[in-house]
Amino acid sequence: MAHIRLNTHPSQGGQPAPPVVWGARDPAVRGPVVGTVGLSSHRNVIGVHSGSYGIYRALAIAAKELKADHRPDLTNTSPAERIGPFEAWFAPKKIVSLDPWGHLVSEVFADKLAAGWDIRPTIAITKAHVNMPEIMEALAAGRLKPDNDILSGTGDVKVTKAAIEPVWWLPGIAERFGVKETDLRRTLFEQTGGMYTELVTRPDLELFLPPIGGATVYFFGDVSKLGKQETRIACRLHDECNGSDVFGSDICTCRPYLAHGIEICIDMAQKGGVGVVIYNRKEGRALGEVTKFLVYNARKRQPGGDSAAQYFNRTECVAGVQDMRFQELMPDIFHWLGIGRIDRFASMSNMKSDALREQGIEIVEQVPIPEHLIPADALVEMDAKKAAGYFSPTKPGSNELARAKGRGLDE
Ligand SMILES: Nc1nc2c(ncn2[C@@H]2O[C@H](COP(=O)(O)OP(=O)(O)OP(=O)(O)O)[C@@H](O)[C@H]2O)c(=O)[nH]1
Ligand SMILES: [Zn+2]
Repeated sequence: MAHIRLNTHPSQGGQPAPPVVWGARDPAVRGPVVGTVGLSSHRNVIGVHSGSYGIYRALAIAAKELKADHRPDLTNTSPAERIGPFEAWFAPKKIVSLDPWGHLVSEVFADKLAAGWDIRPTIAITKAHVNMPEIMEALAAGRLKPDNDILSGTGDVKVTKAAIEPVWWLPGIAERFGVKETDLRRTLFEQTGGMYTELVTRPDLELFLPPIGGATVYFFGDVSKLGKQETRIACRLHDECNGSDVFGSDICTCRPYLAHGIEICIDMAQKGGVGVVIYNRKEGRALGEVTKFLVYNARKRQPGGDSAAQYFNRTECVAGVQDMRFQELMPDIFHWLGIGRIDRFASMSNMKSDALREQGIEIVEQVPIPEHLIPADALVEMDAKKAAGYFSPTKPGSNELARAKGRGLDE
């Protein structure tokens, strides 16, 4: 077997890829993010592409199903819609967790690709039709009307969608959280079991491709209107909840709120604006689904039953914190899209609205989930969230919070 290549020192191996100048206006100066390992020295990041799927790639190579030197053929893969560049791309501290040029690498780094550099897109943009029973219900109830362009009479909705992988600029990430970059690097190194040595040995490498999930953005309406001050924007900012989003579990409001968000996005697009649904892979408030299911059991088995008063407390008992979503990073996607104002925002989360306002993004109207869409077993969650500071016209009293409203485990 060949000797093991370590990336612990810049001078090991051949010519390194030049460092990325984060936020530079000219893409030729900014330079591409090179996170491939085929030419092990010719890199300028810590980690590899594809987020958590980088591990499957390694597995495929170990299992001899994928050649280690496979290069993607990028013919015809360019974005189905153009996004940017927008002014926020050139303010380095505004976008710290994704590469704003990630969808345009074949275009702006064509010369380097032709010269043999192994550069991968970190964003892909395509088009599709989607169809959801909730949109059919909105049509049947007359809340939405077909326009034979965005929404058909059979409930087909035309969308553009973008898949985004995380690219972290460590100096900016540290500053966003108010921690020292050296402390951030050391903690990332230690808490991943020493997975990325360069975090501590290569302070010259400022970019990290973390092994985490990214985001998908669904656009409704004319994407070319983004970045214009006059364009009205509707938005649902959603964090993954597989149990509800896909399987219709009734313990939370996730899918109903997502569907309501899509409804207001279609409505906005039909009125000449743009609807934007952002779906972040942050299952179980980024605590993961195992933790979430442990918490469900703890909630439903506690003496006195499943009540709002104990809702966040039970999560904290298991996970140590109530939430790890770090909404501080989420506004980056809005900067990437040139959105400075959200006219209709389908979310009651004060953590989301605070993080957006902190980044200078105005929220004109916050749209709560309509009462009739709240599933029975999710009343616990709704009361707990309202009591914790979520946006709501009414706050539940202490009697309401103490009352067990959720089902027991065997009901
Ligand atoms: N750990 C844990 N996660 C949960 C629980 N219920 C929902 N989630 C997760 O929380 C996230 C959704 O957050 P919610 O609290 O429903 O709402 P929000 O996103 O904060 O606010 P809204 O925008 O108003 O919906 C998703 O990632 C869900 O998987 C729970 O009981 N425990
Ligand atoms: Zn949920």
